[in-house]
Amino acid sequence: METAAPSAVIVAIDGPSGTGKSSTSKAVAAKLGLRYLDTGAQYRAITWWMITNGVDTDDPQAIAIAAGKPAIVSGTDPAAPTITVDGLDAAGPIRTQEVTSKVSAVSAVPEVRTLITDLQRSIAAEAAQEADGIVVEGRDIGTTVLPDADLKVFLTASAEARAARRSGELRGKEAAGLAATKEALIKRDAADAGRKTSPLAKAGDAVEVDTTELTLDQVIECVVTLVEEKRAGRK
Ligand SMILES: Nc1ncnc2c1ncn2[C@@H]1O[C@H](COP(=O)(O)OP(=O)(O)O)[C@@H](O)[C@H]1O
Ligand SMILES: Nc1ccn([C@H]2C[C@H](O)[C@@H](COP(=O)(O)OP(=O)(O)O)O2)c(=O)n1
Repeated sequence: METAAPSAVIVAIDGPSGTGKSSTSKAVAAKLGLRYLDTGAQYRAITWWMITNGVDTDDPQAIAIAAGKPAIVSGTDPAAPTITVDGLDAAGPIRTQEVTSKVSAVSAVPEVRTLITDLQRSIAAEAAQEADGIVVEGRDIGTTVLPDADLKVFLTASAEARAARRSGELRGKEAAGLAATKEALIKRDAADAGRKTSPLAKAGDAVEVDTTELTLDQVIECVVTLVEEKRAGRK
């Protein structure tokens, strides 16, 4: 059996929506020469496929039956991450309000989680073999997907800060008011944390970082330091 590269490092970053997981993970991976995987994009991609293929997203059985059909491929270069479904570029369509409103229901279906979790583990294993490691961000990475990760970080922030960040992003596109954004975000977090299979949760051995009062650069610096400390401790 092949073993992982001796210096390979696996970093799990979890937390609710708008805490800075994607921006932080991408930047940390780029700075440290690691690969990057956005697992939320994978759940969004399968949700988009269900919608475009006429699967009722309120019917868990129909979702379970269809779950194995789409081929989801993630490109893990932090400078240019990609996501395709059956060979089609899905980066744009997975960010619509429609997908956002349905992704929690689709990602709660156990068959979907099993398939996507297997995919995530194989991407992480490949990064440990062929590269210096990977930063994987999501909701259940430290608890379920990669429980043996070298470093686990759980990002948090107040609902107000998260809503302000999100509505800043939406401005000019699908302009949603701050209150509506906050309400939708709290609802999605509750669904993600309340589902039976592999809910959004902090692993017991995760380092919690409250980003409410921190700039993005400060959060990136904090996580880079944590990774470097882990690496130094292993030498
Ligand atoms: N510490 C921070 N301070 C201010 N804005 C931030 C911070 N972290 C992230 N952001 C911004 O908030 C938005 C959501 O961040 P993102 O990384 O997509 O969060 P998540 O992946 O947790 O949903 C982005 O526009 C990002 O630039
Ligand atoms: N590891 C993961 C990652 C995301 N999900 C689900 C739950 C989330 O609401 C959706 C979308 O995740 P994504 O990280 O894209 O969400 P935001 O960037 O916070 O808007 O996917 C999950 O169930 N498990």
